[in-house]
Amino acid sequence: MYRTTHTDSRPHTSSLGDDAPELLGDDSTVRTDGTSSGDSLPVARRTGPEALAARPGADSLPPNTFGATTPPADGRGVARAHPDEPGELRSRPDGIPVRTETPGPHSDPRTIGTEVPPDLSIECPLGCEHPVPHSATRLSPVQRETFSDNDSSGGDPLAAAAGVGTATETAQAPAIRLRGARLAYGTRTVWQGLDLDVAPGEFIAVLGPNGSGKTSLLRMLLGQVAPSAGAVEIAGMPARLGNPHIGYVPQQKSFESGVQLRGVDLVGLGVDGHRWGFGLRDRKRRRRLVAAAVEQVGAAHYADSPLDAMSGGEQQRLRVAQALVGDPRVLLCDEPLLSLDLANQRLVAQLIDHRRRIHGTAVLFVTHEINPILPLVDRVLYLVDGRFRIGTPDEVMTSEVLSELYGTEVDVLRVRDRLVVVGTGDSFDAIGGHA
Ligand SMILES: Nc1ncnc2c1ncn2[C@@H]1O[C@H](COP(=O)(O)OP(=O)(O)OP(=O)(O)O)[C@@H](O)[C@H]1O
Repeated sequence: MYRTTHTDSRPHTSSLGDDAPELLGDDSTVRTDGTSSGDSLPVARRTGPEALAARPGADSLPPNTFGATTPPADGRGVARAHPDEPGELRSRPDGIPVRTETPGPHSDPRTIGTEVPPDLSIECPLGCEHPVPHSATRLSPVQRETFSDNDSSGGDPLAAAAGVGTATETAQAPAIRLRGARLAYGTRTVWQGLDLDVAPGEFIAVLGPNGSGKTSLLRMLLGQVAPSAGAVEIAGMPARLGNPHIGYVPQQKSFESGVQLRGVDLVGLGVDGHRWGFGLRDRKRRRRLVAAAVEQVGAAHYADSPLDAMSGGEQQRLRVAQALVGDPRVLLCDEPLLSLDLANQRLVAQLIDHRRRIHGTAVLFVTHEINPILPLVDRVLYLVDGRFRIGTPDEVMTSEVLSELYGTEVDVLRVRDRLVVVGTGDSFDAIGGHA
């Protein structure tokens, strides 16, 4: 008898250990040719820029909460200087906005007097109105595609204008890079031989049953767990504790009663990061950033309350604000939608999606429920009992692949825009969502 599987039960199969055959080798890691596996999932998926631009279902999401607008057809946006930046944006005779020569604290000296790219009407999620993305080296695939009309240097005019190298160089520098990574606790290997490159702006869903090592992967990237073998780099450096370029949304745990922390204090920790002692100017900036981040997650009306007086969903929105407020290059999310109602799930997913689109922040999103984020996902990393598979949802979320990973028969069905995973035993996890 078939049944929908969204229980938390663990697979019956045991860990394969060091000598386990790799179900998947290097060739399973990154397919960028845009082909679909041609199996039961009818929607063809593409990777890379096309995937972000033409993602099925993405249009069905409501307008984002930041009021991002589409650049005008002539490719020119409305230039607005950042309030902190004394340098002004002016039009050249040909109508192209340029910066004047006075740099501000936000400005990149390489962009002064240079052409400003055409997405200027897109607002920063943190409330500032950067005339360029926070870092020219962090263009998402969407941004690279947006700017490609003005291409004068290898497909990435912004990078060229900023003097930071060609699009090929910047686009190919991965936000996360694992080579032959192995996770073991004591003598027990959880997974091994993991190769993964995550591009700036890419959205990767990490799926798998309980105990398959999803959270541990995030902990490895955070520097909390050392790889037992292989190399792990994130945001351009080996994984280590205290990397300021990482935003982290931890697994939901309610704050204990008696925690004397307000919502704004929690978000403020994301700004403070690794610095101590603030001047007046920093304090003002901190206040502004915190207020903007709180506003963006729709928490302004309750963020001054103590955390222990908030619902789980209210707390979770503030955790997302805390993760984003530090302007991360990589966002690691551990089941961030847990305990949120549908409206809040959508809000949080949009916040994260907007972040990666506008700022090129790479996203690794651990979840048991792919459906709420299915339209946003570029690739899936699916871990099961020491085995794994990486590819687009169409490549991985198939009856064949999941049956192979789980070592038993699994059916993957598409019901409207949702995936439903149906199995024949108890050894499955919540992966397909509720039909
Ligand atoms: N510090 C530790 N010491 C020893 N074993 C650990 C440690 N942390 C995790 N494990 C084990 O490693 C395995 C992977 O744990 P992990 O939390 O990464 O799995 P997960 O896929 O995130 O699970 P879940 O879906 O339940 O959150 C589990 O069997 C867990 O018991």
